[in-house]
Amino acid sequence: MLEEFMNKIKLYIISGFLGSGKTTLLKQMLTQWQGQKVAILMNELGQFNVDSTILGDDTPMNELLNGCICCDLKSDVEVQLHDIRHRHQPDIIIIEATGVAHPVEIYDACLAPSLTSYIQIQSILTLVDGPRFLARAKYSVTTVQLMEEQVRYAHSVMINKKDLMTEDEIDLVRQQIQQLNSTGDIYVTSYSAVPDSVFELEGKKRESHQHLHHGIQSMVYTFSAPVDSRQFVNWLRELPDSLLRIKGYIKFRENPGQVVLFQYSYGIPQYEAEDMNLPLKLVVIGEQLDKNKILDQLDQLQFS
Ligand SMILES: Nc1nc2c(ncn2[C@@H]2O[C@H](COP(=O)(O)OP(=O)(O)OP(=O)(O)O)[C@@H](O)[C@H]2O)c(=O)[nH]1
Repeated sequence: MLEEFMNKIKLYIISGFLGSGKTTLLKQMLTQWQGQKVAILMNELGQFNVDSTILGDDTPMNELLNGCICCDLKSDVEVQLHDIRHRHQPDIIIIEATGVAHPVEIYDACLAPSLTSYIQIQSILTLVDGPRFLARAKYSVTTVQLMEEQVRYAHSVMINKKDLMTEDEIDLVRQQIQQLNSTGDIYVTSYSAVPDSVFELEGKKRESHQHLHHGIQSMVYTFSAPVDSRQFVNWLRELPDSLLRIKGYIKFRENPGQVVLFQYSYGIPQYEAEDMNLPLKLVVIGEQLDKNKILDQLDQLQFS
């Protein structure tokens, strides 16, 4: 059974390297969505969140301080998102990640099986500091890779700090972004000022997601009964590289009373016995997911 999204909280992830204009974009989103109930989850590497003072007290804000949600604070994201949902019942949640966060890891952190019935990830918006991106060769290989992956996995890329670039530089950075991400929407901005229509468009496009095949995507499958473990392993063996992560709860026919926490990352599966009787949901994350094919394959596992 494929879990669809209706009346869920819309989640936007703002990604982008240090100082690229993420908070500046966040402020714009809050202005744009004044009529809606918006809550923020802010992640800072340090102990103090400077941006909370910039944003004021009007919007509910949870904070994840002193670490990065894509690694050491990953499991806290689930707790914080549940907390925001219970305390504020927002229409929209915006996550501002740290500048060093990897977008796939944040996406993954927001897709805990316990959240997928309530929250729908709408979009990863990546801010690029145009001049810094052009000069990225001066950084370490790891930093360059991170900057490029933030672009690669975005649904929309804002090439920011247009005011600090010549027309030729803007063309060059646009070409480089297009090479990294040929399907995402690209905007060239000053002070993260995207046209108002972008936010409406984002929502509409995600809702008609069947027509949208770009960027990182997810699907949730719910099993109604245990599956055959050998068939499951055979299914894993055939998965394409574009499938980035799977996680969730499953039962196998050999031991049908035991719930198993299953995680699959970089092609490596992990199985762990789970004490609680949790719903048997699998979250699948990948690029250009062929959802119908995966749905058929999981149905086959389930019903064969
Ligand atoms: N010249 C120029 N400055 C900008 C632009 N956009 C943002 N800034 C400035 O760049 C600095 C960083 O902007 P932020 O919005 O705080 O960036 P951030 O990505 O949230 O930064 P961190 O949270 O530190 O990673 C601020 O001083 C902004 O005023 C722009 O388009 N042009």
